[in-house]
Amino acid sequence: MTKKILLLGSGELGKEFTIAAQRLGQYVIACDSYAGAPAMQVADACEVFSMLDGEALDRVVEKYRPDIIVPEIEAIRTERLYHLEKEGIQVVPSARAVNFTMNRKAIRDLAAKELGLKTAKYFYASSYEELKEAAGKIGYPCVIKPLMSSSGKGQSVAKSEEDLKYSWEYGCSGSRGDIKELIVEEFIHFDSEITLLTVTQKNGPTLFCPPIGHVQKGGDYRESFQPAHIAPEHLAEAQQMAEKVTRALTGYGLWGVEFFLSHENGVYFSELSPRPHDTGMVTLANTQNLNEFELHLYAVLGLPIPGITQEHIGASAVILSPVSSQKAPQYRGEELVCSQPNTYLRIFGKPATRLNRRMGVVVCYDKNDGDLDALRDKCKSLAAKVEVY
Ligand SMILES: Nc1ncnc2c1ncn2[C@@H]1O[C@H](COP(=O)(O)OP(=O)(O)OP(=O)(O)O)[C@@H](O)[C@H]1O
Ligand SMILES: NCC(=O)N[C@@H]1O[C@H](COP(=O)([O-])[O-])[C@@H](O)[C@H]1O
Ligand SMILES: [Mg+2]
Repeated sequence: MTKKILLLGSGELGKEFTIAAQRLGQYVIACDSYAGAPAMQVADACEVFSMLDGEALDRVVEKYRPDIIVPEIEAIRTERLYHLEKEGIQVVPSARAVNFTMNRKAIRDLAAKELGLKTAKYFYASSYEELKEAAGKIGYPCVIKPLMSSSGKGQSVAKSEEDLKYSWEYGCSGSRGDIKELIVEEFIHFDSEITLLTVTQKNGPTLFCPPIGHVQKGGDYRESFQPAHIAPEHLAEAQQMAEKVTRALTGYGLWGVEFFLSHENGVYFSELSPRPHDTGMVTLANTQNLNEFELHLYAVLGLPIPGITQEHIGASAVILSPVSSQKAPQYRGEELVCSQPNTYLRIFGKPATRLNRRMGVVVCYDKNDGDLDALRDKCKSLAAKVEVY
């Protein structure tokens, strides 16, 4: 049956979700704060407005009367979703999940205090004085982030008290909306970090994808690979935590649950996205029978998922803009990437650049017994050859 899906946020993740939805004959209205966003290029209809404006959101809902609302970013007037859900619109995965995960305080307190999951030690600070006190208690280095932000915006590592002035200013300036409150976290010296893509279903058990390893810089993802080779007991622990937190948040869909792994201290829960994850773009490399966008769609529509199987090993590496311009970006190096076997280039089609804005991704795959380290190197070196200007 065709459903009307209102997609709130139309970046690269929304574009792939929309493509998956179109392939199953669904009707997608893509929304974002700027025209020509990636998902708008492949959707049935689009709307440009600030999704932080509750009244504007209500107007768009009234205009289209969607069956399903699929949030794609965190910057949404999420409280409105509760009443839309009460009115009978399916909010993905649930209004509760979207509200808890848009603010680090809500999700961290739920995970650490209510569910008892192991996390980095943390405190909140709503003034520079409180930040100094919190950092003093946690010790250095410590990680400082706005309560509302994503992709590392406003995030810094303070190595000593001298860095706190900068962390306070940078954190407040990178915060979404006007809240001036930061989280201060113990710095975890992890050996690796993973995203565990987790699928909750209406009529079926919770499913897990093979774990995805990734490397971040400045709080933003640079490369990912699948499967990450981790100790079986760490995987089992991460799966239990993912099951617990997604069950507490309620709803159906695919989630990106993030963990830090340490040989010495085990598994730490970090945070989660109630939607496809940027590091999960590696699943565009035919690593699984269904990629993360298809899995999200199946779970949202309540379609049966015939299990998740690993078909190939894969790697992804991002293409960032070295410039900032309102001009339509141009690209060089496509021929080289496209000439490689088992490789795809995905240019998102964003209409303008910012310094370090993610503009595309290269994904590569190999047979299951292939060399994952060599594949990661190949993928990174190809992505580095794509020039944005
Ligand atoms: N307490 C910590 N100790 C060590 N490293 C950390 C800590 N918190 C965050 N990081 C590093 O910064 C990265 C980004 O942090 P986090 O996921 O909290 O930010 P984000 O802005 O929500 O990112 P995204 O929205 O892309 O998931 C982590 O993946 C990790 O590499
Ligand atoms: N870590 C979250 C993430 O990767 N989100 C993805 O980035 C887009 C925003 O990109 P932009 O800032 O370049 O517009 C979002 O719309 C989503 O697709
Ligand atoms: Mg993260």
